Amino acid sequence: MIKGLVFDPSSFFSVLQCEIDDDWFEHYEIPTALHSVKRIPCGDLVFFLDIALNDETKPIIVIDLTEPYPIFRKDRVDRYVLDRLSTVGRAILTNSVSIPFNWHSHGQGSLQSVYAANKNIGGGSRIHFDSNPAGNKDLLFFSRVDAPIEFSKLHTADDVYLSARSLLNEAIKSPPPRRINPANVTGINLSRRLPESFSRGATLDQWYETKLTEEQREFVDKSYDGPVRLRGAAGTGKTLSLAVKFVRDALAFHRNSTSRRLCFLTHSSGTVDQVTGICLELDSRGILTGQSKHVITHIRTLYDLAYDYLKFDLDDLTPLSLDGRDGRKMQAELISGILIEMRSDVTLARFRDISDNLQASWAAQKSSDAHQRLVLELMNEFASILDADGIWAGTEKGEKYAKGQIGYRAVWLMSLPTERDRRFVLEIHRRYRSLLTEMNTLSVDQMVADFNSFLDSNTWDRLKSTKGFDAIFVDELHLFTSIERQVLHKLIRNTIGGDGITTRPPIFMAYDVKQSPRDTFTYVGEGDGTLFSASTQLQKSELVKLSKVFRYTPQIAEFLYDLDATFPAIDLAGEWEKFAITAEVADGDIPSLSIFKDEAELLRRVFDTAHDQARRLGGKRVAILCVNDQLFDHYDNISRKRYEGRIIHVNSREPNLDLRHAGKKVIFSMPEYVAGLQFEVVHLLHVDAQDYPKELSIGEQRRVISSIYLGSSRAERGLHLHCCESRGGHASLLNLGIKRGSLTVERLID
Ligand SMILES: Nc1ncnc2c1ncn2[C@@H]1O[C@H](COP(=O)(O)OP(=O)(O)OP(=O)(O)O)[C@@H](O)[C@H]1O
Repeated sequence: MIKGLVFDPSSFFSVLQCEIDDDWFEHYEIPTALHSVKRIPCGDLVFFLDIALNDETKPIIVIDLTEPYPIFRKDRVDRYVLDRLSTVGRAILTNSVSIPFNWHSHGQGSLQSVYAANKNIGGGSRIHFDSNPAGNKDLLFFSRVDAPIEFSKLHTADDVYLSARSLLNEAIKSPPPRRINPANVTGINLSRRLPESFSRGATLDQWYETKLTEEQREFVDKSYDGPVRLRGAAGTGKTLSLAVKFVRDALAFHRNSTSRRLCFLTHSSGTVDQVTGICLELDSRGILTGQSKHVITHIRTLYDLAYDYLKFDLDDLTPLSLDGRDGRKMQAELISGILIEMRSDVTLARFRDISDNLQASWAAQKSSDAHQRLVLELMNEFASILDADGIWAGTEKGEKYAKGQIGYRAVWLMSLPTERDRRFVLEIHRRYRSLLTEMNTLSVDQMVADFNSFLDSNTWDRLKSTKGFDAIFVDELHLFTSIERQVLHKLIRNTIGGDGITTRPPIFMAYDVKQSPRDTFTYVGEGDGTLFSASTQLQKSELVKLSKVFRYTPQIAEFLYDLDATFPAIDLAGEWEKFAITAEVADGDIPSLSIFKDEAELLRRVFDTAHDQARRLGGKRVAILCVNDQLFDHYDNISRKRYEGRIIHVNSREPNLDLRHAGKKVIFSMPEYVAGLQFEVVHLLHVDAQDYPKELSIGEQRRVISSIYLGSSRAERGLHLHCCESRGGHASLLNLGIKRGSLTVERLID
């Protein structure tokens, strides 16, 4: 019986980076193709060591498998536990990530425990680890228990740990075993975690020397003397270029023994996963896993960083992600409730003179479209303007906002022409904030606002030299709110050059403003709606534009071109550009539009078809994305029952490890939650006429088209749009594509 697994950090990360199935937990074999790792059974233990390892003072990671509480139990939770071990390992050994707050970490001295998996999978079970076993800088995982347990009652795995330490030297000296037949190895697949199309098996040098386009290379070669923007339509290789630059620069600093701290920030944990996968594959020296003395790299979300530095006391507070579908549903309920409550008290009289349009929407029935649209507009105004800029009733900024003195307000934002209108919005916002306070809830936007103040504090001034970064890489900048963009330059630690002059921050950022389903890229204030206010220190940064697309077929590009023409023209100081790209991918089918009789028919046919496709194409390759909030919730509920176990539901940008274990399942989500990801086939649901009435404002139009553009551009080869006759047939914004033949129509009414 195997009592424990022992790794050195490099082999730990190499093995855990592979796609691992349930079978692996039978024998813990590794495939021969994992050249750098040797597997040595020694006593009751199995060692996984880097073949180059020759120093027994290096840290080790030990996983205890002894009864009664082994870490792995050969059940369906094992794979999820393994993912958590990987994150804990990175947090403890490389400090490049932090343990997510929803894992509810508890600690006492060097002992800590976290949930073993998310609630659905792991119930309340927890795993424990010791980051200083027997006083050494090693990491010992032990005791997976079904419910929280007092640390004093824990069965610690000292004997397994001590025997791992004493056998280490013998294992290091053992020659790698004879090659085993690869067919005997089950349960482990190299590099499958990454969608194949991402890596295409190329090394860093191959990417740089032969594959990158001239434009991409120009970006990768940029020096660190100021901010640089990388702009390009969906699928032009922005993420990839950032990743290549990140790893290439890290390697160069390492080779020159230059001490550097580099940070890659993304908007969602899903993309952190993806970017980590790409970077690990490009990183031949293990710099990302803490093997360099000189270069430290972090790949994180901004929230993760904020949480790490601020160390909120989460026992008293529930962090609420207003970006997750649940959070947004709750927010919509709260705002809707406030609007109704305000009609029944003195507020009605106070705001009787607001603009007619606003008055009419406020007076509309709760179930009406007008009411729902007002709620959505208010949510957008809160997220993009009020919370994002710290504008609150009763403050100086709030007064300026009310009086319209904040200066420029982009036309695509909610129309609030009079002071009464703006005071009305401030009042709803005030009530909304006090409801959140009563509920002891902290929104993600509030957390970032606190983080922004923290970065202005004296504490940060002192911490900056050790905790700050030398350069920041930002992906999906268009999803960052204005306050998040202001935070970026404050994270840079060294802002004074050798000659005593303030230097410009080396921040490398990629974006495509058309992919923002909310107006987060907006800010009110000076200028004409550029992406950067003066306080970001990112104005007038250098620009590299990408013009070739590598994700999707020329046919999908053609459809996106027609869709792009329907965007209302908005002025964004040159950032809003016509979609003009060439596709570098082989031909495929023309995207299709299917029109069903009603929702029931659509749901049944699309889910069945997608399910068949996923079975044929395999893991993570097929996604159903719904552009309508309400119908998404509705289908989400139905499909959880009807297609139980066959669908991965992604309804927030929070970590979703399920995505890694997609197997042959279909992904069901909304476009904004899969921003940055890609699938072979995408089904886009409900591009219905009913949701795109003529009276939509410019802002509303822009947001819905962005959502369709974002969803459609996730597809690599197959794109299928769906709508239903009972909701008015297809939206008119598809007419251009239909007329020009970039979208073929199939009528499926029985
Ligand atoms: N020069 C290139 N040669 C071949 N493939 C490439 C090249 N550049 C990018 N790709 C591939 O194109 C796909 C899309 O790249 P990536 O996700 O980086 O685009 P993006 O611009 O970040 O897209 P989005 O804005 O939609 O997130 C990936 O599969 C990537 O591997």
